[in-house]
Amino acid sequence: MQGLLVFGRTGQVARELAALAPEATFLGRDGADLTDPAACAGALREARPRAVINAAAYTAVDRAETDPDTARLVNADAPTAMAQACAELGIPVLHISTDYVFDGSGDQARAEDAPTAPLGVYGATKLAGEQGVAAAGGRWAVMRTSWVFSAHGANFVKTMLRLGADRDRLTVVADQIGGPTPAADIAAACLRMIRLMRDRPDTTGGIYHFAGAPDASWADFAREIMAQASLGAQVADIPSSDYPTPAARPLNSRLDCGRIARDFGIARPDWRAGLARVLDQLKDKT
Ligand SMILES: NC(=O)C1=CN([C@@H]2O[C@H](COP(=O)(O)OP(=O)(O)OC[C@H]3O[C@@H](n4cnc5c(N)ncnc54)[C@H](OP(=O)(O)O)[C@@H]3O)[C@@H](O)[C@H]2O)C=CC1
Ligand SMILES: Cc1cn([C@H]2C[C@H](O)[C@@H](COP(=O)(O)OP(=O)(O)O[C@H]3O[C@@H](C)C(=O)[C@@H](O)[C@H]3O)O2)c(=O)[nH]c1=O
Ligand SMILES: [Mg+2]
Repeated sequence: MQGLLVFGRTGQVARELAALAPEATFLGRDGADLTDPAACAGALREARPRAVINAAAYTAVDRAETDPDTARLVNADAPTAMAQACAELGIPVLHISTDYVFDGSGDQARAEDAPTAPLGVYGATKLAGEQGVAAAGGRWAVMRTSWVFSAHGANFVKTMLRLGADRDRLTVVADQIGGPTPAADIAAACLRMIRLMRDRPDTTGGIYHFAGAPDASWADFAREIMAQASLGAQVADIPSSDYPTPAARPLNSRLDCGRIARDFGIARPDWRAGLARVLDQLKDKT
């Protein structure tokens, strides 16, 4: 896509964006450090883009608890500065956010306007980023997604493949339910949205939920990984209380993805098919 500027280059979603839209400009840490929001806005103005996607974030959920200042700069202040620069230039911005803006109560899928109540620093700073982007006064969309995986970077699939190769038995939380989402499908959905926003100024914006289907527990996800990768490790269900972490995770991460289907014709992808493609890619790598 011509005139597209992406913040992020090495992340899971950024790499899939690069695969689908190699002609776009990608800014890594060297081109725009998100701990310096003014520098991000400056780099954006200099690039003279026609549209912007922010795919960079501080995603280390537990580390954020003891590094909240950095997490806030990267997840809240930098996206806010980007959106303000986009508003000045009159160009649309698409920002990516997370299911961790919710507290995970109940057992129903949440719509975009459901009350937010993050449980930790990562979620709180991502929520502040959404609010800054929305308040910047330009044309914007926020895609909230969940449980991202790909052949690149650090993610649950790669962790499980590593552990599954070493052990006969894995214990994985079974009371957190959400939608695992292939990064490639996020990238495709983002490109579809930002292209429409660029070409049709009357395109609706706002917050959109996008997650893979069907909803599953992390333990279910792990079992599917073991099955598809032909690893023999047994996956035993445990409650979250048996897997203590510095940051609490939401138990109910189900996202109602109806709005993105209605406005953009984007359906929830089946994550099991996405997993098969990721395992193929990982095989080719070795
Ligand atoms: N991963 C997940 O499970 C989920 C992610 N999301 C959201 O999706 C989006 C994309 O996530 P994903 O692709 O998984 O992220 P990754 O963790 O794979 O990548 C994060 C990217 O952000 C970059 N980054 C971090 N800090 C800085 C900084 N100070 N300056 C410049 N770049 C920086 C990283 O660069 P470097 O490699 O140099 O560190 C990396 O390219 C994010 O907004 C995230 O919050 C939402 C739900 C789930
Ligand atoms: C490695 C391991 C993890 N777990 C649990 C911990 C956690 O609840 C769950 C997933 O582990 P992770 O470390 O991938 O979780 P986490 O890094 O919190 O994943 C989150 O990242 C951020 C960026 C998001 O935005 C979220 O949507 C979500 O994907 O599995 C086990 O139960 N057993 C294990 O052996
Ligand atoms: Mg993680």
